[in-house]
Amino acid sequence: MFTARRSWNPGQSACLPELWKKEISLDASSVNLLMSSSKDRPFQSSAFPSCHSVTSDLTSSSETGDQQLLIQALQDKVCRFQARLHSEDASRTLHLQHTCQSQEQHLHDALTGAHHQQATAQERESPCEAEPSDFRHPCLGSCSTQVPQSPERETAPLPVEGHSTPGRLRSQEKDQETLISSLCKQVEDLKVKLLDQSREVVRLRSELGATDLEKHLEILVSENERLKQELSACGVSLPDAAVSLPDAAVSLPDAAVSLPDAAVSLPACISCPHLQDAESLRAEVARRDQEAQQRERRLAELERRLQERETQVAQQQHQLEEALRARKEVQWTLGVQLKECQQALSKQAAQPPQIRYVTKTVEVESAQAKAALSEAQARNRALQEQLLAQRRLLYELEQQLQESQRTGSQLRIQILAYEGEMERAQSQLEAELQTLEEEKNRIIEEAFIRAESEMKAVHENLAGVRMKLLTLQPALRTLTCDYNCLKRQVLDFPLMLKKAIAEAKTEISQVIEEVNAANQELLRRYKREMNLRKKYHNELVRLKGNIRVFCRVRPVSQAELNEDKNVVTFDPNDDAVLQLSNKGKPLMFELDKVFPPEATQEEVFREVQSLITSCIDGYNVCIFAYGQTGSGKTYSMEGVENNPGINQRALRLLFSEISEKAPDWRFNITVSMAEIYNEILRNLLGDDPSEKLDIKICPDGSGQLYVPGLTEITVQSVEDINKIFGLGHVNRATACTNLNEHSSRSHALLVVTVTGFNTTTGHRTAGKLNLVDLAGSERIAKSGAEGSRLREAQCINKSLSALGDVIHALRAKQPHIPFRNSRLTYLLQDSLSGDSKTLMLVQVSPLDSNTCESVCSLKFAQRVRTVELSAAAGRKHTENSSTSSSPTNDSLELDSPPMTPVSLPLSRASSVSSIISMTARKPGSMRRRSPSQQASGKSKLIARDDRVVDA
Ligand SMILES: Nc1ncnc2c1ncn2[C@@H]1O[C@H](COP(=O)(O)OP(=O)(O)OP(=O)(O)O)[C@@H](O)[C@H]1O
Repeated sequence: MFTARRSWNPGQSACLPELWKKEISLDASSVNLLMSSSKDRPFQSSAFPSCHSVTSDLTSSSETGDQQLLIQALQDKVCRFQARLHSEDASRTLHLQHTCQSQEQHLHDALTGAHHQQATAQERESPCEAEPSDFRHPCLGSCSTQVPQSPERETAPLPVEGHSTPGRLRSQEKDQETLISSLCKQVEDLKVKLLDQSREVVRLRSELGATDLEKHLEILVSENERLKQELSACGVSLPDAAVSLPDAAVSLPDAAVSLPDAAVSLPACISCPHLQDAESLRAEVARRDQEAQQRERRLAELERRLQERETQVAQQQHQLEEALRARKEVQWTLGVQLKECQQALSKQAAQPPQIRYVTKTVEVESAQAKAALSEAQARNRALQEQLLAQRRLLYELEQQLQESQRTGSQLRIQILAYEGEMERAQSQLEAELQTLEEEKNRIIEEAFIRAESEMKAVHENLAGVRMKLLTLQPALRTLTCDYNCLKRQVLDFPLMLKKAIAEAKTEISQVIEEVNAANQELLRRYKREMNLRKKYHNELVRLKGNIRVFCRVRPVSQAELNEDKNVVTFDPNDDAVLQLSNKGKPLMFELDKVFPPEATQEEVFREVQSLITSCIDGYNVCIFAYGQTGSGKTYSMEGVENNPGINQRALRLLFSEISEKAPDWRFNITVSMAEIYNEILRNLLGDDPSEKLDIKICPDGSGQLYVPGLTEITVQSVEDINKIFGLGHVNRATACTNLNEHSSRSHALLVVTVTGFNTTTGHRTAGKLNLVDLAGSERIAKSGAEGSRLREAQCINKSLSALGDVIHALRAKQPHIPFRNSRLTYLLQDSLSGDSKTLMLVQVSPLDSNTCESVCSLKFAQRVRTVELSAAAGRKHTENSSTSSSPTNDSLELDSPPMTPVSLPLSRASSVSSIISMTARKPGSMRRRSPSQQASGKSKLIARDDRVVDA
């Protein structure tokens, strides 16, 4: 510090400013050293040897005491300034980055150098300190006041030293400015480095490949769009290919160049492995997209961290700039103060004579000096406190600097790690890009090869098509000619068609007329044939006899076989002859047909069925079963359940014939059942079987007969017939007390009306089939009947004889036919007259006990057989007006069937809507009633007009 150490006499020594100039050469380093040493020692300790030496010197002279005090104050001031400068330098240094550390070290070296200089100065001052001195600092009390008396040594070097101290300060200031400028330079370098880092980060970002990958994707997408446009321009309608191509095109940007040509053959590629390639490429692109997204996320994370680091660096840079600015201000202030101090020191040095005076003043005003000293000490303590605070601040700033350095090192490590990671990612990306590029090239090559092959195939196809076109051109010309010809024909076609239609219409109308004429002729012939058939059939029937008489001999039962003998024999060569032994006298009867006992129901009906056919043709037919009681009338007419008789078989035959004629004919069959008992006519199908019915003439003046209240029911099937038969039997049983007796004494009539309409000819027919189970013909004398039985027998005989009379009158062609003699003949008037057919089935018992009745019955039959009904009498045709207008009608009319006076049940038949509900009586009370009839009689029948419905 002190450049020279010496003892000097105040009286002979140089003035204080000169001394100050020579002896005191303080810089920041020396002050710092002083301040650091003063921490452990008080002001008067050995840590201030210079002060001690000065005060020692001052004690030797009273004049130099003031100067020493002044120097001490100035030194304190300088020390304070130096310490402040040092502390502020340290605080600024703490804000520097790790890059400033070397400069700090440099600064520290500089300070150390200064300290070294101060130490050298102290060594130069040490002889003065080592010499015994009487001077003592006032604060020390016992310090020596003796000042060495060697003015030569004291004054000689002082001017030199006094001039060197400001220069040293200036050099230090220059060093500091240089240091500051170097620091600024380093800061600038740091800025540049920071910019380089930013650029490096940007470059690394770009090297990470995210943007390149995006660009690559954009390129691929644009290529895809271009491919699609080219495909659409090719005009190939490829819905399926359009679905798969967009994805495939992503990885085929270069292949798209050759695809437009290959697109011609794309239809063949729709179902080829391209689809699989496209699928795999699509999956690959999706995988790449995912990887790119992951890398983008990583890149975003790195960017975020980088931004954080940049923010921290910017903050530290800002703090550094502020510290530099404050340092400059402090340096400027310090420089100003130093200048002031130098000026003051120079002024002091320039006034040497005042030293003695000051010494004196110090001696005189020792009390004031003491006060000033105490004040200086107080100020010294305050400064020490400030120094402590500054040191603490310095320590904190050093901690912050270390923390910042650690953070900076961590940041550098992280940046290095990030850089390494980015390099790895970049290398991975590059490798993947390389792989992708290779794969792309491979796919492009494959696609190119495929496209080439397909192009080749297309060219071949095209060549084939051209060849075909060349060969087809003549055919095309021919076809064009044909087309033109056809076009002309088509143009002419409407006229031709119209003409052809007109001609066809004319021809058709002619043909229709011809066909109509032919039809008319055919119809005429058909009618004629039909009439001829009817005529011949009728002629056949007539040849057989309009009144035919059959005889059927019932078999002998086992019981009768033992009791009585058989008196009836047959001619094996003639089935129309029956021989009867009457009291040993043989009688022979010749009839139309004789059925022996063994004749079946079917055989009997086979002989009858021609009459049934006549009924369908429009003739009236009467079939009578005549004979004594128990001779088998009911058996032949009704039959038994398993072996039906003529009634049911006739109706079945009617249905069969009708069904055969169904295409041309519509038939309607109605059935009525009546009973004549004691000349009383009853309706067996009505609501009230006991009601008596009358036979009346139609009020229309036609002379027809009808029976008001007689129920007429339409039947359509055999089941209907069975139901009606059951109903009739039930009603018949209801009307009497003893059915067996009653049935033997009454006539049972089944009237079947058959009306037909020929839909082709319009011909109408109406025939009536009367199936009559007559009452038993018995001799009154034999039976010995009386009372009611006598009356019954009389009625029966009367009606039977009336029947014989009617037939006889008809045979004799008498003008008066006694139809009204009995209810039976009156009722059957229409069916017996005219061209009607009558069959009398005479039932005969073969027993000897019945011989008399058998002979009577056979005589009656033989008489009836001789009757010939007039063919012309009362004959009327039933043809309608249209058929009668036929050209051949006149000739045919003679052969037409007779008019059928359908007159029987009208009033009741048309009004039958009531429900017929009858309950069967005890089956045991019904004699000769078949089980089926009894069973059917239990059912309820509902007759509504012309329908039979099972309720
Ligand atoms: N051809 C035949 N074959 C078998 N049995 C017969 C034949 N003819 C009649 N019979 C039987 O004779 C008996 C009397 O017959 P059926 O009742 O038909 O006589 P009928 O003349 O109707 O008597 P009635 O006048 O009292 O009604 C019946 O038991 C019947 O079964």
